[in-house]
Amino acid sequence: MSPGADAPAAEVGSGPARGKGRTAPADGEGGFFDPVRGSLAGIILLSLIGAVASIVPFIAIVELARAVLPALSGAPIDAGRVWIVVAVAVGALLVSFVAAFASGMVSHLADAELQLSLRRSIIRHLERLPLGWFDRRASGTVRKLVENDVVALHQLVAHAIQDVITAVAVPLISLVSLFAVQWQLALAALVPLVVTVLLYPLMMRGGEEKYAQYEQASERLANATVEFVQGIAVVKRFGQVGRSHRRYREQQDGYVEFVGTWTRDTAVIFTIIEIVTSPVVVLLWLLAAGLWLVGAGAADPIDVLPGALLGLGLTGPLMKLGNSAQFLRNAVKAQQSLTGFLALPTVPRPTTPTTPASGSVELVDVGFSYDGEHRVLDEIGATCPPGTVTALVGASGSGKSTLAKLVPRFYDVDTGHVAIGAADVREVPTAELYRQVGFVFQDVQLLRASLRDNIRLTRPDASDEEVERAATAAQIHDRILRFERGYDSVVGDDANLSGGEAQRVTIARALLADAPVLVLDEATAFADPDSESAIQAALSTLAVKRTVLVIAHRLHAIVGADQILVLDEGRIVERGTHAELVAAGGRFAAMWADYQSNHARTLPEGAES
Ligand SMILES: Nc1ncnc2c1ncn2[C@@H]1O[C@H](COP(=O)(O)OP(=O)(O)OP(=O)(O)O)[C@@H](O)[C@H]1O
Repeated sequence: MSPGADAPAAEVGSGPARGKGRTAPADGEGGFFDPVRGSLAGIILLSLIGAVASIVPFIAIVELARAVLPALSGAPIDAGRVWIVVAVAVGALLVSFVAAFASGMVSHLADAELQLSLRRSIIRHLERLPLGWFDRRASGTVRKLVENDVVALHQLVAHAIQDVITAVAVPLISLVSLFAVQWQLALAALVPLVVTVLLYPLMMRGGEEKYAQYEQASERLANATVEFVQGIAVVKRFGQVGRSHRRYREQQDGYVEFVGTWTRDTAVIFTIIEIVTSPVVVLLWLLAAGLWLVGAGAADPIDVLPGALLGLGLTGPLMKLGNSAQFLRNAVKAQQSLTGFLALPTVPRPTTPTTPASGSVELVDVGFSYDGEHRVLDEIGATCPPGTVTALVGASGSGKSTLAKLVPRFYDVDTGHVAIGAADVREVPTAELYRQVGFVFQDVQLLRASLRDNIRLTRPDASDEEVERAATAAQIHDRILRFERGYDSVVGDDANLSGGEAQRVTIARALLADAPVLVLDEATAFADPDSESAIQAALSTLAVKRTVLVIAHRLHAIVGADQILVLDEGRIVERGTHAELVAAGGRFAAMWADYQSNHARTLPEGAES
């Protein structure tokens, strides 16, 4: 089950990084199972030893019966033979216990090691993925990989391998032994086995498809539940609880109906299999067959009871195979999605690492698309000299965020290049790039760590004074001191921040990083009015003496920008200072007129020019 390079990368999303980066080995360094290969061999060997040893006592019973029962008709007992048989049986029992214990130990240790190495591979790969990958799907996908997929492989190693070996080896050894003891009885023992083997495919008919449908139905129900719970506050406010609950109930009903139909369809066959493989039925069947054989003079009565006991080993473990099949199926799927994830292209390393010479930003004939087909940016050319402010404006979807994200290399351009201080960003080592470019986007991400560590994230060596200075400049210091534990308050535990406050923490973080280039989204989407003015003040502090590329939503905030780039459908359609663009009477002038009439009352003095 070595992972193949052709596994479906799409399962975890090849997305923006497609074809542009370095492809990691499908499974890290070597196969997933490399670190535990020796342990896996050990598990297989110990499970086989355990399976053989667990049958030996049954064979010993046959031998014992053959040695002791003739005594009933007066024959002498071969005491030596009896003792040997008993010793072998006890020894085998001990071996089977030790083998089960040892294989359990080895499999749990191997399982822990496998989980650790898989999680390490996932984390190592995450570190090397382009930032853009995290823009969308990331949290759900990573959670699924780390939780479900790793757990599926854990089940394979911790349980399924031993179960499959037991389920295959025990019936085989039992059958061979039974043939040696009494071949006609062995044939009779095959009957429940054959019935099961014939009926099982009938029960599993369309199983793959049904299972996929079942998974979809459970996923839809899980999503509907999450949606219902998460959206309850919103739907309540709009008086739509009934409708939302109805949608949730529909998914629930659909799930129950599907599971009901599937269960009904398979119930009869499942019950037959359960009956024909149940120990009591098998034992009765073999005893009846044995007595009939004795009656027909084909079997020795001494062999019937022990033979019937041996026959029990044929069907009992089979049921385990059904559970293990599910583990195997899950493991194969998990292995495919892990392989797909680990095959996602990582950020290519610079061929000739370069350090930017200054804080200028240059966009040269930049073209970019997310899907390789639809151009989101085309022929973008602009120069932002060090220490200047460049504002990006344009309608929603015109490509402002995408353009801004090319500078800190969330994505790599398709054509042209982005340079900082004359160095192509693709040639700037990642750590150096993040020293050069700070960014504050709308999707504020704070760690579940102390506020101090959250701010210090960009410069772990910063002193407490430096952290507090940055927080003061970001207008968040006073708020932090109001928390009982101040800077040691943990985000999400004892520090619950509003959206605007969280944004100011990220501004403090960017201030501390002190990068010469700053990319920021000035939107204050979730800021309350007080927070909004604080954020504006913090951003103004942040922008001083830096090259700033700002996505502007409120046009009065960029009246003083050194240049404004007006984007439309991924192209720069106008450029100039505010005064130049207003005077030109083009698209920006119209946007400005619109903006003024909508915000006439809130505009600061002097912004109406
Ligand atoms: N991660 C992504 N994957 C695929 N398409 C994307 C992604 N991000 C943005 N897009 C698409 O690219 C286009 C440009 O989006 P972008 O977010 O850059 O525009 P914008 O001008 O910043 O919009 P807004 O002002 O609404 O934030 C849009 O059509 C958008 O749907």
